[in-house]
Amino acid sequence: MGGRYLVTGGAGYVGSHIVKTLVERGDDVVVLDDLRQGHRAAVPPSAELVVAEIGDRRRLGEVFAAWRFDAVFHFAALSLVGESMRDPLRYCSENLSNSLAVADAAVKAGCLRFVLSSTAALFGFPKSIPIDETAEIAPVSAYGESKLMVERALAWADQVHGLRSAALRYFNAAGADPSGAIGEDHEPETHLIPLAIGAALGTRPPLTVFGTDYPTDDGTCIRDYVHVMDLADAHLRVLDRLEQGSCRFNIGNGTGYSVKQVIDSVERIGGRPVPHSFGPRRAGDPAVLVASSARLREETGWAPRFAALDDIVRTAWAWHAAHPKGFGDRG
Ligand SMILES: NC(=O)c1ccc[n+]([C@@H]2O[C@H](COP(=O)([O-])OP(=O)(O)OC[C@H]3O[C@@H](n4cnc5c(N)ncnc54)[C@H](O)[C@@H]3O)[C@@H](O)[C@H]2O)c1
Ligand SMILES: O=c1ccn([C@@H]2O[C@H](COP(=O)(O)OP(=O)(O)O[C@H]3O[C@H](CO)[C@H](O)[C@H](O)[C@H]3O)[C@@H](O)[C@H]2O)c(=O)[nH]1
Repeated sequence: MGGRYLVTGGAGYVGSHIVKTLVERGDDVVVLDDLRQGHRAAVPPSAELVVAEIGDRRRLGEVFAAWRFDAVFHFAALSLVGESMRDPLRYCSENLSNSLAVADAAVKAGCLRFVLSSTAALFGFPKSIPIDETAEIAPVSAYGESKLMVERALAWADQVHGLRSAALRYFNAAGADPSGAIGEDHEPETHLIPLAIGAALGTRPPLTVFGTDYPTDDGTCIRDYVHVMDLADAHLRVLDRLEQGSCRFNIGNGTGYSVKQVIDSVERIGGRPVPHSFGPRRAGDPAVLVASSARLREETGWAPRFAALDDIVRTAWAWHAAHPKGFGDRG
């Protein structure tokens, strides 16, 4: 028999890929999303979509009372680094209080397994690469700080209430469901791969490369791009791992690619140029972020199916080329 799961933010980019994976293996899924960024069409018809704000404790209580969940996957959050530096108090307060509202409702309903979307932004400007779970936690954005506060609060919920949680620090989520059914559709879009593809397709303006004077081989920033379906697989494996207690994992491919290498990949896969220019650095961008996911591999047997950048970009290109207006639900 399948499980029954609550997915907050399940109409959004990463969440919708986990929802699809869950329903395809026969689980019952309830998505809680207010659609501020998410899309109704990203939620499969066999999942139940509750359109509500996750900070609404009364509504949360009703949802937990109506279904007995085996676990919660918590994706819904404010997640733009730049915006968090213009409005840090909102990021800290909303991300913390909303997450605690979900965790509190879970504890009250006796649902004691909780998977949190955390972030590489916890590590700020890392002292060494690759970044494993023992690396110093030192966020340099209010967004990163807000996720750290949630991780810390969840540790107390474990100690006092027995709420077992997994904090999954994703590096750069990228790519799309290979079936072509769902993909990334943010507005505003801030992520490199969809912006580069949009520039090549002519659906977005030319790309600006943020900084060419980083201490890297070609002067542009290096990131660790991890496919959303590999993230989905990690979430399922971590559910089983929670039987042994709370845990935290860094999730990436372990290989870094520069902004210029991403542009090259998009040009190779798309077969057309990515119009771009070179601009100044973006504030708060570390030169290099690459994960060590050795712990995740050892403890859960996880291994990425889409380890090569071209394979990740190919699925993203297919989605954007087939859906130039994304889900097509914006006014
Ligand atoms: N995309 C990445 O590269 C990345 C990297 C690290 C961590 N993360 C984390 O993963 C999670 C998902 O990221 P994403 O890129 O899929 O974001 P997204 O914006 O596509 O998805 C978030 C979803 O949550 C919903 N939502 C937000 N606030 C809500 C609220 N208060 N009430 C109800 N629904 C709400 C949005 O409508 C959206 O559908 C976030 O927590 C983010 O911080 C993402
Ligand atoms: O128009 C653009 C957009 C991005 N970049 C560069 O491309 C790289 C990747 O940028 P993204 O915005 O795609 O991703 P980030 O690495 O900034 O952000 C990711 O990692 C963060 C943690 O560091 C957060 O978790 C965030 O949610 C997640 O998307 C960076 O070097 C950035 O400077 C450009 O050159 N031009």
